[in-house]
Amino acid sequence: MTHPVTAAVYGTGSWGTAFGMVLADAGCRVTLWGRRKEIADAVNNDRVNPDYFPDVELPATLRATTDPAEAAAGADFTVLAIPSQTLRENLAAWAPRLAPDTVLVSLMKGVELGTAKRMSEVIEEVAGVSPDRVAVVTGPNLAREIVGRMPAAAVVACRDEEVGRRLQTACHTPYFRPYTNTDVVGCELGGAVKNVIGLAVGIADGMGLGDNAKGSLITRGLAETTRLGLAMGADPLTFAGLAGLGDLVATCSSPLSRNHTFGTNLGRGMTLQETIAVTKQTAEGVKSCESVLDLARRHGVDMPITETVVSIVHEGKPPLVALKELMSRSAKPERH
Ligand SMILES: NC(=O)c1ccc[n+]([C@@H]2O[C@H](COP(=O)([O-])OP(=O)(O)OC[C@H]3O[C@@H](n4cnc5c(N)ncnc54)[C@H](O)[C@@H]3O)[C@@H](O)[C@H]2O)c1
Ligand SMILES: O=P(O)(O)OC[C@H](O)CO
Repeated sequence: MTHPVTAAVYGTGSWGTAFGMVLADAGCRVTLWGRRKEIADAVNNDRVNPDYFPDVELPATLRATTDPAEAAAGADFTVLAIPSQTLRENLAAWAPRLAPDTVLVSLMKGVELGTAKRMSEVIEEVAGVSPDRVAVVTGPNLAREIVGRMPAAAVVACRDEEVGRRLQTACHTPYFRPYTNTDVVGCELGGAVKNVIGLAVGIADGMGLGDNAKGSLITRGLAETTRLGLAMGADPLTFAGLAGLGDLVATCSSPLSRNHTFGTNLGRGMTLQETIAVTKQTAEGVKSCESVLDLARRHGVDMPITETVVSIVHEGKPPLVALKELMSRSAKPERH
């Protein structure tokens, strides 16, 4: 690959901006695409994203545009950082202009409603590319900490090891340490399901259930994630890594997590509508809890915590009633 490496990042929200900064700090030439001209202008003229990180000076090698074709031109990596449920429609519009041979990179942690497809599957289908040209970046990566250049590790998952290594190099900085992994299914499931477990832990925190409840939900949440992963052909060890346990711990312990905060507000007694109204950014688990449950049912896998989250978030079940039901299920061995 000739240098400098060029990247197009679609999405000027929290993670698109933060990961664009990582790529720029790693030496890439980066163009962000966003819908709003005032944000693109502020990035280009003032080196700031006023809506998401008004206090962060962005690198000069990070530019922005509202023209998807301009962003796409010559990109070695085409990075997608928009809400999961909007991917199919957006990518269909962008696909004809993507640079030939570009590697498509998903930063998204969700599962598509209706189809129960992972984001890399949607990308392969809509862009018509081989799985070898699709990668995923995931792990414990709260955007607010990353733009502060606070240290974090991540996983770059790609079926093609060489492509994974190229992306790993393209986003490796003194504060961002990516590891490669070829288990794309496991890495994507880890990212999507941790948002659902993050909601559950947030609800428990909001109800004041204590740290034993948190430890129990994290551990049993990881158990149900792993069960689903095994049924889908993932490597169970992936869930003990950054994409599984690492992200779960960061999300379930941080007030910076939108999913955790969303759950906390519900647990404190806010209604769903009130909680949505105070949530300014994407909390993927709110929609993906339904598609994860759909995926589990398609694979015949029991996911009681996910089921409980769906019942509270989408069926209006009071958290205390849901808690009693979760705790009084029939007793069983820890591993089965
Ligand atoms: N923020 C984080 O810390 C973080 C870290 C890792 C992964 N992620 C994942 O990255 C993805 C994006 O999340 P985010 O945090 O950047 O969300 P965000 O809400 O901060 O930003 C989303 C961006 O997408 C744009 N957008 C919204 N609807 C759109 C549509 N219909 N069409 C085109 N653009 C649209 C918004 O304007 C915004 O620029 C999610 O899947 C999330 O789980 C986020
Ligand atoms: O703010 P959340 O809950 O979307 O979590 C952000 C990242 O996924 C943490 O790794």
